[in-house]
Amino acid sequence: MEKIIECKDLKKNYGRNIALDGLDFNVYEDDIYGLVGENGAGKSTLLKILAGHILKSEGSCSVLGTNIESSFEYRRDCGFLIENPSFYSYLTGMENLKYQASLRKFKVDDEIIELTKIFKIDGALNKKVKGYSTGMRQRLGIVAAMMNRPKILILDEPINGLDPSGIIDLRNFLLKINKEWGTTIIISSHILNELSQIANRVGIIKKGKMIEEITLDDLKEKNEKFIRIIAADSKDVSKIVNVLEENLKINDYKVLPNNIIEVYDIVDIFIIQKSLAEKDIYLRSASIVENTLEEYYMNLMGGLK
Ligand SMILES: Nc1ncnc2c1ncn2[C@@H]1O[C@H](COP(=O)(O)OP(=O)(O)OP(=O)(O)O)[C@@H](O)[C@H]1O
Repeated sequence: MEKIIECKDLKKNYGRNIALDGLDFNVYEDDIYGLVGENGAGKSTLLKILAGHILKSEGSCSVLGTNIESSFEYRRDCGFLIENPSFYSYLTGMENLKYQASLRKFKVDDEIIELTKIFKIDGALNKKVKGYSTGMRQRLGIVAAMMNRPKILILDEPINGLDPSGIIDLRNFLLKINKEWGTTIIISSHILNELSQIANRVGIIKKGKMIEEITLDDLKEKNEKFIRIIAADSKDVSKIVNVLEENLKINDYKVLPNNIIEVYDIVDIFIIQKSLAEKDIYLRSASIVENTLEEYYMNLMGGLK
């Protein structure tokens, strides 16, 4: 798989404020790459550098084989939605689309009109943008970012302002263009579970550094299912541990605060429940837990603070 974005040791300072602190970032052709991180981690700064909105301070960055500061040509093959989409508010939605298309030397054609229908902004195309709601602007911004069938689509928090049906429309459409147009997508979000539904790779940024890049397949492997037992009473915890070890020969488990015991050995949950019931130990709950991206992220962020 070809690497189409490669940033090495990327640094960006805003005066004394360090936004990117030696960040490495790699995106491969056909990736749907999810970028996550806390407020102020540096996500928008990275995406703005890729879009050519701001310049890096140090390090190297290439997109589609071009050093991004040596030429802006690569931007023709990209679509961007970064922060609030900027439109001329006194022009209509359609006039804005036509203007943006003319800057990039193409015309608004049937395919673009179809996009406005998919993102349900077609009914407002003849209205001035100054009368649009945040969600309508966002929908128009998404259409504008996609209207040149980009090779790379970069979306910074695209679901901001979208209603639930808008989020579903976007998710389905991103999956479709990734397959059908071969568009590589980079999408930043705070909604980690949303990202885990579409991304094949996720990069976690903290304090301007990439602290982990994982594929969702890796994540599935790393985070096998486990059983979470919650004892009804703190006095039961040692009894439960005894049954796990002596009767069921389970060694891989952890006792956590709040009367929680996690069992990582592969064992049938009903056998655990039955063995405990036979010893008159009843539980508040016993459940199978599959780690989500959210849990993985919280562990990682918590662990590195
Ligand atoms: N124009 C600017 N001038 C000064 N500091 C800035 C500027 N833009 C961003 N920063 C700082 O750079 C750091 C990274 O900000 P950035 O917006 O890239 O983070 P982010 O991960 O996108 O955050 P969020 O999730 O809140 O959008 C923050 O400390 C922020 O305060």
